[in-house]
Amino acid sequence: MHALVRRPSPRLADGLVTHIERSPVDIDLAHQQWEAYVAAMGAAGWIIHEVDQADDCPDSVFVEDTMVVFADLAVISRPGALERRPEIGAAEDAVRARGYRIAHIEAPGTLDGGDVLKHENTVWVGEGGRTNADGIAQLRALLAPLGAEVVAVPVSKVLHLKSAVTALPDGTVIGHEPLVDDPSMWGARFLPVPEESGSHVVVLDDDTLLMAASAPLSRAMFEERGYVVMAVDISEFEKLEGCVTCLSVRLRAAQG
Ligand SMILES: NC(=O)NCCC[C@H](N)C(=O)O
Repeated sequence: MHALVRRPSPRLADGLVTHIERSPVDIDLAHQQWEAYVAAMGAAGWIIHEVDQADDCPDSVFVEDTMVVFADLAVISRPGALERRPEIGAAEDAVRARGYRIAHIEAPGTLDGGDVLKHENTVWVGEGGRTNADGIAQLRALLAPLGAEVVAVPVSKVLHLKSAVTALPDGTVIGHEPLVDDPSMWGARFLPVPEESGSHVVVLDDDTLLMAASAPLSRAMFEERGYVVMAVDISEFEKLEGCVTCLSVRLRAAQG
């Protein structure tokens, strides 16, 4: 189990905010929180690889947005925000070095990795502020030969699809209903959670979840279902609309 992460830029505080009010970021605290996040993944058995730091890219710590990994293929994204396009080069180098085949989303397509939720062979992709229909069509064509079914999902209330919903290891899709455009598209597998950040889990293994400390009620729900939950404080990244998923790319086949 290998994962990519990217150390925060010194300009982190200048990161983009779209759906929330800007509030001041404590850069020292952000570094501490990032170290704790990486340590938590390491403690769960993940081998961590750092993408080269990008000092001039405030949002580069949100490395999930730079690619979509499925089976042996890494699809390098074309970020919907122009400011984030310079992030992808070093991320591509890092995933290529791990032995992945590489493909790219090309203009006029846009796609952010944070809009892509995978569970087994289903790949839901949020169409909204960052990812467009052309980007989704390109991803569908790239992943179809690998057996993936790409399903487009509307996203209008939050930044990315995975700001609204993620999936538990058993395929239950979790989301905070006021922020999910259409919970009915997941039918009975949709489970409402009481907190916005309770919608965001990183699946560390079949039994273990990593989530934000800011969602204790949702955490209790997952523990009730038998999951072991590791919680980390990511307050400084939440101020920039980041969540636990966006701070890493897990390199393994078709999960999460
Ligand atoms: N996958 C994610 O949830 N990424 C968070 C990106 C936050 C960053 N401030 C942005 O607006 O692009």
